[in-house]
Amino acid sequence: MPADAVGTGSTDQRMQRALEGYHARIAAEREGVPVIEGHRHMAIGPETGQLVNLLARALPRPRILELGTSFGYSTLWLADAARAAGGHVTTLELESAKSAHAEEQLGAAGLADRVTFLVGDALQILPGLAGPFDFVLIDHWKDLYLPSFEIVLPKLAPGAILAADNMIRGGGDGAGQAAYAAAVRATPGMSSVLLPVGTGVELSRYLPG
Ligand SMILES: C[S@@+](CC[C@H](N)C(=O)[O-])C[C@H]1O[C@@H](n2cnc3c(N)ncnc32)[C@H](O)[C@@H]1O
Repeated sequence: MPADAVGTGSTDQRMQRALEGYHARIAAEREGVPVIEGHRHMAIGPETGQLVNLLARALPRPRILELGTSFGYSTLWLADAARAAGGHVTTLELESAKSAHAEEQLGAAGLADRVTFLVGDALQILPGLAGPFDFVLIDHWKDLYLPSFEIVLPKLAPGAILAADNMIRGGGDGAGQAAYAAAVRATPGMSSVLLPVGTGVELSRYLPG
């Protein structure tokens, strides 16, 4: 889907410019021009970006958690929602060079104060995060979806929304995603549906009894 086929919901020009910059760099990357040698964006894309943006901005002062910052494309969509709704994003990335690039881009978009960038292994960092979280985007390595979910579940606020990416394609053999979907759907209080948006999003809402 072309990047201009979705609106952004944002009227902020720096957000628009940052988004255009990402789309240009991602297109160049496909032509063999990497931003950082050996690393790829693997970004959620404009449709899924729009989806998480509109969901997160509908929440009051959302405390947003992102697993898998990469170059910050999805972080930009989330941070724009955080600004609109008075919230904040905490984003986790294993690779420090990618996180640094993301921080630079979000700064240029005027969104630096909306994001806390954490570098390291999500499975090590997550137990130390207090939460609660109102919105979680899960988009790091697929075998980590389930163990991350198990750590995050007790930190979810009532009514929290989870969006997991690459649930239909784009993430290996699908075993990690299948294990995640099965666990989410078996969790009491969790409603969940697979959306054919982008590479597939498992969208879930947690309302414990
Ligand atoms: C699919 S990419 C994320 C794309 C990003 N959400 C976007 O849309 O722009 C997955 C990212 O997860 C990161 N990652 C992999 N294992 C991780 C871990 N254990 N903890 C934190 N991040 C991890 C990778 O380095 C990679 O940048």
